[in-house]
Amino acid sequence: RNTKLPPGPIPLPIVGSLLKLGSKPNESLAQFAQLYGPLMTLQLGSLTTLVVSTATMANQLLLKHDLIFSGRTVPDSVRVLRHQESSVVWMPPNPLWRSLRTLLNTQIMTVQRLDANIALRRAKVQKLVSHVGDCSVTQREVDIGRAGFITILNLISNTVFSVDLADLGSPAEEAQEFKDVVLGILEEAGKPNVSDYLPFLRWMDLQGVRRRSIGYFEKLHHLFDEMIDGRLRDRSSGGYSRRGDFLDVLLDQNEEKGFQLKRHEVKALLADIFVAGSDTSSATIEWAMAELLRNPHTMSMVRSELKEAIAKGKQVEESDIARLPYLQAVVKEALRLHPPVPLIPHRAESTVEICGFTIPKYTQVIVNAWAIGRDPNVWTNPTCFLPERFLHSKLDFKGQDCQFIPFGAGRRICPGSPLAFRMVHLSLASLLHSFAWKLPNGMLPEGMNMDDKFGITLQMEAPLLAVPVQE
Ligand code: HEM
Repeated sequence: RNTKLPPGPIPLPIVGSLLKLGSKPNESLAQFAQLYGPLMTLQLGSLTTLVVSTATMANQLLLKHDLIFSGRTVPDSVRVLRHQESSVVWMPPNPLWRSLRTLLNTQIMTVQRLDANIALRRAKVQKLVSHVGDCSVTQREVDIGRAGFITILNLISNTVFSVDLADLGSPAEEAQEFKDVVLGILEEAGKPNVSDYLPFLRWMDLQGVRRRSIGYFEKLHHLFDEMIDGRLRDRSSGGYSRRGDFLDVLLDQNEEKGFQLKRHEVKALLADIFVAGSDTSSATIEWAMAELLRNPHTMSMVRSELKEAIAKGKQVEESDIARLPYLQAVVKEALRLHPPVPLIPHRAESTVEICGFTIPKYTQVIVNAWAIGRDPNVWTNPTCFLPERFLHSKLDFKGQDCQFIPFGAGRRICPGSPLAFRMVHLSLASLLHSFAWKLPNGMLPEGMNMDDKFGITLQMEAPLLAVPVQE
């Protein structure tokens, strides 16, 4: 052990402290931090790992030493079909990564671009409302996570390709398959994988993670090839009317502006958008609904705000969100307590001195956003769901203050937050404005299972079922 590293548990031979992580590493790491401090070292197999557990330390790493800690340790599950070489999520901070980030920030996630397909997203949320309306007629339970995930996939696929790729009602086979492929990639990436901690065993792919992951990525690439080829054919035929979606922007960049993205780079970017954007956004909707069902007073507050701001029977619009401060506070509070990415992965790109410790180049870094959101030194009643705490606070999603970092902070901060903001608020507001909600089978709020299940995203352990009531 390098004595200049921050303190941490004494590692066992070979596996280090891997076995101590248990099934909820966010929680066990938070407990270790009580013993070893806000900056600690864990040996996970052969990976030396620095764990950051407070806002002050996160400020040091993600803001003050942003450039140094802007790398990622790449899991084996995404070392497939050269994905890691051109994925904006997993690439080191190299020139291609910088160009892709600039493209995302200046051409894709802009107000103007997102406004261009408001109507398509509106139609998808209307589909969700009518599906829930059908359930309300027969008092059928809605699986909020599933309905949210499918809706978000369609919101993203319409923003990117102007088509639906999933189906809420009776499943068209292709639509079903797309959903399963995205879920499959997330599941493989979320599994603890021996290949990541003991790289000398990587070639054996003992758990079959890489093999399955290749299958999922191949399907995704096949679908993206079809989309790109179809669009190129349309664009070269006379009378093409621009859709103005992300795919048009990406192809324009290459054709007109000389931004030479190769096809595998375009496909990696599309995969990133679907994989990074779907489960994160739908988990936020599900957790927010769960917290509202568990806190009936908060539910009535948010519904009253909606009733006052939007006439009965009128659909919620993206432009209404600015007039719904309580709804926005509900979403922030759900993200504080249940950050969809509980452990944010980074990597030191060079050796650096921090707080008297020496952190060697290529140390894996984990920022425990879950622990930071529940730090009792920063938040009063940290485990209570109290949206009011955000009502008169300047804290937002921009990562300027590491006290609240559901989207990360620094140069690797989530570039998709403008789209996530619209999708999450619009879907949640529509579910709440159109229906009252009750728990199934006379269940009481206190009886709800609010446990989480750790993975690359933090999901509810038991799917949230709720019965919509038309008012
Ligand atoms: C509620 C929804 C979302 C949450 C909570 C979320 C959270 C995050 C977090 C924590 C990171 C890592 C930041 C860091 O390393 O400091 C990230 C990165 C990323 N997110 Fe999101 N995200 C969401 C939605 C989206 C959406 C909708 C998209 C795309 C359409 C997206 C695309 C990305 C990409 C491409 C990265 C990698 C950026 C990089 O490494 O440079 N995310 N997100």
